[in-house]
Amino acid sequence: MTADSGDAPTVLSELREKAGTRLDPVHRDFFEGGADAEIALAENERAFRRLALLPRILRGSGPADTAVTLLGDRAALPVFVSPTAFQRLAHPDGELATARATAAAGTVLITSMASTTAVAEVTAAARAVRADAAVWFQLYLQPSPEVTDALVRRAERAGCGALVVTADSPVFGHRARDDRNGFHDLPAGFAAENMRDLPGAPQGGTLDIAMSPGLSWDDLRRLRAATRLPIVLKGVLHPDDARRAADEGVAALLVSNHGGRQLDAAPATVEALPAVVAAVGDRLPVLLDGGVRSGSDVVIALALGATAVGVGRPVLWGLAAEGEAGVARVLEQLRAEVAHVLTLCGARDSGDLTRDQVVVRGLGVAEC
Ligand SMILES: Cc1cc2nc3c(=O)[nH]c(=O)nc-3n(C[C@H](O)[C@H](O)[C@H](O)COP(=O)(O)O)c2cc1C
Ligand SMILES: CCCCCCC(=O)C(=O)O
Repeated sequence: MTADSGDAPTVLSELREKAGTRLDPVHRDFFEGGADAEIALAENERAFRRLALLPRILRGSGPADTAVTLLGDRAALPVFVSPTAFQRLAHPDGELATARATAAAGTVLITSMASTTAVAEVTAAARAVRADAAVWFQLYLQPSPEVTDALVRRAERAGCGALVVTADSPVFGHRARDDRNGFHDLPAGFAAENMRDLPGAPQGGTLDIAMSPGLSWDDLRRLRAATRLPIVLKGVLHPDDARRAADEGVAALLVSNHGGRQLDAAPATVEALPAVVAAVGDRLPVLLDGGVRSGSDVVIALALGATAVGVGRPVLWGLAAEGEAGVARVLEQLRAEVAHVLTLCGARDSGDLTRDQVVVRGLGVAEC
């Protein structure tokens, strides 16, 4: 036994291991991998481990309440599902399994534009479980406004409650594992289903997802004018961009480095969070994803001012290991851990947490 390792197995790490035995190694690399030297990927997790929670005592807080409200949607836990592409490569039920498990857990699903199941099927699967299940649509703004508009109409018709615009991908990140494996396209029998029958797509086929360094705030403004759906901006790390986004009328921000898959020199998201919260936390909800692997990670982010946090890979581990039941296990484990950690911190809910409760390990109790 190594009392000081901090690497004792957890439900999530066991699901990760099981997923590793079930996945095609090429697809496992796609799901697990990051950009370049995978520094940002590793740092997202490590940065949480460098932080500690200072509990408060004797507050009579009673049982924890993990529920939060996200853009008017009630989430039973302050953890949502971040968008991840190509889920049918993880499990035959793919996005449908994730949608059912997320709806059953009572939280928000952000479904990827690059999903292997059409968004209307994803929302239908979620709503079959819970009539008011919240599904938001992740969107890469396309260089062609007609294509973007068609995707937006598709998400609106499917009943999505928000558009999550990913802004950290002016170009696709360099993924060394995928390069080594020659993995650059979906295998035969799978398609990015939301890209079917769009303007310019081949008859009955799909359009490639484009990433464009030409996109600007003008494109975001154009999108806002073209939809009534609230817009969440994903991939915000700089406080000035956070202020600009708030000025542009964005409904929420998602502090994210794309799970370390885009700019490898990007900071760990929990390290970027405090400056973004300081810049705009009094104006709009600030969300975070990247490296969240435990209830303690969630509570640290909440104490630093996040309204809720997203998980990407943990959901893929659950999905690949055990399908819908595995995703359900991941979300239930995180809910239970958040409740437990809140209670241990003397907090009934996230509103009871304060920033001074997060300290840097090894520096005494100086605030981070
Ligand atoms: C396999 C994989 C696919 C992803 N696909 C998308 C995507 O289609 N759109 C997007 O905005 N982000 C995508 N992301 C990034 C996630 O939304 C999220 O930011 C990231 O996974 C969070 O980090 P975590 O995996 O450490 O929880 C993807 C991440 C992974 C691992
Ligand atoms: C050009 C293909 C787009 C797939 C996007 C998936 C994604 O965001 C990822 O990180 O992978």
